[in-house]
Amino acid sequence: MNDSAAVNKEKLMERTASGKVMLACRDLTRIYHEGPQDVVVLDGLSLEVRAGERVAVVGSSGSGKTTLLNLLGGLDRPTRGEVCISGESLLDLGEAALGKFRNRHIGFVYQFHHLLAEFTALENAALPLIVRGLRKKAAEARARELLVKVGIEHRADHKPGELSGGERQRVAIARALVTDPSLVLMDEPTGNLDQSTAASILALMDELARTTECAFVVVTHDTSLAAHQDRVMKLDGGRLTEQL
Ligand SMILES: Nc1ncnc2c1ncn2[C@@H]1O[C@H](COP(=O)(O)OP(=O)(O)OP(=O)(O)O)[C@@H](O)[C@H]1O
Repeated sequence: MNDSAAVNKEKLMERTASGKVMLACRDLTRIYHEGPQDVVVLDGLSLEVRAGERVAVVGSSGSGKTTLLNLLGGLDRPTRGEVCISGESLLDLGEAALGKFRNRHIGFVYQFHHLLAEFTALENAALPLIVRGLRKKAAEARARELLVKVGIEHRADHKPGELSGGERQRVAIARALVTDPSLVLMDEPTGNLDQSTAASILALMDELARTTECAFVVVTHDTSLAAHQDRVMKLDGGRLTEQL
């Protein structure tokens, strides 16, 4: 790392350690080398998200939204650039430390929920707390509260295979929120939900942003979901621009 990159990283770590800025990334670049041609998906992108702020990321199919979420959550590493969350540079962390960091600070809602088929909805929602070392009873009590909030408590004892797409989505949202994360990354969180369930998820996000200062980065094609966030950023040509 050259001197100016090191200074840049120190600054980002300081900014996100203050508690006001939850997430900061600079010069984020991701080039895929897998095919016959290099594909530059993100090209020097920067973003800051404050505590309690909700940011929508929109963009055409293939513009790199999922790639961006994966980098912000430390599920993938950038070709170049920095991602800092809560005073920590994700690129400094090895796999085990990164896993711990994610469990402590970040909630994920993926497009394909990744629920464990052999576990019930309640057990799935409680899993991040079990991983953190909480006893089953305490973890499940907290998970049940979240299932109530997302309106799926009546299916607590059902396994994912016995749930509809929208019901699985809600379990995934409960699982993402169960650890009281400081940052939640969502990929099309309301994609499978009817209007009234989607509205209740939006209300829950509002409540959390207000009461816990949790920050959200929400990737979506849903214009009403995007309009509901504090800021809408469009991903195009590998960079973000604010939509006014
Ligand atoms: N592992 C990979 N190897 C090579 N190219 C990839 C890889 N993953 C993604 N891409 C390419 O990167 C680009 C961005 O993909 P990404 O999934 O981030 O887009 P997206 O905006 O989330 O799309 P969608 O809205 O359709 O989900 C696409 O052109 C895709 O083909």
